[in-house]
Amino acid sequence: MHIFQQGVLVYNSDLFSSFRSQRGLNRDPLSLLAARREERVVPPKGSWRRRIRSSTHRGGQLPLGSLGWPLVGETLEFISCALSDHPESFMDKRRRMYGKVFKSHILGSRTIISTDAEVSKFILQSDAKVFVPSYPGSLTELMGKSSILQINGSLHRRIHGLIGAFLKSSHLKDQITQDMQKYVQQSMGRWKDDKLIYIQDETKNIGFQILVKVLISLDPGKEMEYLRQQFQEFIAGLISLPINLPGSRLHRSLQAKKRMVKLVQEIIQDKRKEGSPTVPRDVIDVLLGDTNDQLTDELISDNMIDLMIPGEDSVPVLITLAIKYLSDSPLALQQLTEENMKLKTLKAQAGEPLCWSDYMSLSFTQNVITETLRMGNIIVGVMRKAMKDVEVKGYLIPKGWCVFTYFRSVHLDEHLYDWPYQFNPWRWQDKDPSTCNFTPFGGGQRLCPGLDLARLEASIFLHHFVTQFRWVAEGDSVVNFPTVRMKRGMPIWVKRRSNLQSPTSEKVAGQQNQMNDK
Ligand code: HEM
Repeated sequence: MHIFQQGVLVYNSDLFSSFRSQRGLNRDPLSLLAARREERVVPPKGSWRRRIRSSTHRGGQLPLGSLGWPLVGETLEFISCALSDHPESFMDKRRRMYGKVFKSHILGSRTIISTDAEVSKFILQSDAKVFVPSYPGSLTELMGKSSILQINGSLHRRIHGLIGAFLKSSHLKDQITQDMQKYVQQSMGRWKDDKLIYIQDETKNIGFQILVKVLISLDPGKEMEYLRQQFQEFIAGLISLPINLPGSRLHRSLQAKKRMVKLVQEIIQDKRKEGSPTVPRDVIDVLLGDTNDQLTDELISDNMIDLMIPGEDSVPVLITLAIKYLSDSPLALQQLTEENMKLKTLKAQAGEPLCWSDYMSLSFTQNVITETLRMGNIIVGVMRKAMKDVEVKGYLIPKGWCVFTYFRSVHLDEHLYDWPYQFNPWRWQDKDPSTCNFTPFGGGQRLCPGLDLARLEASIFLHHFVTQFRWVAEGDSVVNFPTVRMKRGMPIWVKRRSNLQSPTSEKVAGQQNQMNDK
């Protein structure tokens, strides 16, 4: 019954749109196309979710768009835009011509690209009967079949649930905050006045130490260095030709993974001998503690390596971008510094160490992180493959096609965010970032389980950085493809603050940073 009613709705709005199109014959063809698409898909408020159904029912058309050239499709234009300062220009052009959802052929697959927050939300929230993750061939091969990034159904839900609950737990945050502070202080302790520091390298180093501590409780030392080397070799093949022959890039990466898995399996065996602790210390403990014996040593060790893929680079890039944006925005830097100085003084007066909730309670600092996530688009979007014909908001997504939910276009949409290319942390004051217009961590069943950890790590780094140093940034620019990073690694000249510096002098320092930067 519902389906029938929804069908009528779609059908009627189609009639309406063709009526409008006929009346608008004098309008230019591009705006007509876009208008037609927009009119046809406007749903009554709150009802879009129910309008999804199999295409065997009437309604639901393949989105407009072009599949480009044979074989390569539109990949060359997609990549050339991705390499430019405005990667979203590929999408912008097509949004103007076809509407927010359109078809294309990129990276070897026929793909429906969604820059519509509601359509993307639906896709993210669907289960594996409808959409499954889709990665390039080399990545699929390197991750293995039992990776959390690839598995589906009940096993995925269980592993995701276990890891997510642990990473969010206040027990882990208490414990890891101390490690984070230690690693950050050790790193900053090596910085010398008037010396060039590459923020991207520093944060990568700290980020890896934290990740390995959370996953397998390994402390800095020889084993960690070995793991770091192997991991670098491993990720070098993530985007490579899917050819596994001796000497090939993929083969070398698979060999590196084997060596890492061996090390992790030894750790697992030691832990099995010790017996499980009352409170888990790391992700291995969490998975070993699961009562279901489906979780084999092989599955656990493989997943420890696979968990490093989304965790390793993303937080360092988040911190690096925050420092880039703050270097260009003296008022935001001033307010952030004042907020953090105040906390530091309060805690020092009370003779208390800082705990994770102190860092997370800094509202302006959190707004700076949120705004960095919005502008930086560290994960530009996610890819899924349709397991059956699906219709959403009047669009048909055919079985076997890929879907690319492109967050960047939503995060930089001027209808959703005023002056979207301006770094403006104040826009988040009294605003809830958990809307479908803001999805830096994805959503639904695959919502990033590391999101709290990422925010905490960034908050701790920023706190120690702005309360201990002033800096002058050298010129650098953001590269967006194949991953987001700073071209030169964000070089800055640092100067240690004297303890006597007042918040007012921070203002001057901030403005100096800005002036020097220009
Ligand atoms: C700024 C930092 C981060 C960003 C922007 C980010 C973003 C994302 C996004 C968008 C997804 C969804 C992928 C999808 O739907 O296919 C995701 C998934 C995931 N993230 Fe993160 N992430 C960050 C940090 C981390 C960290 C620190 C960890 C680990 C400790 C982590 C572990 C994961 C895992 C395991 C998944 C896969 C979940 C699943 O498929 O069930 N992430 N992340």
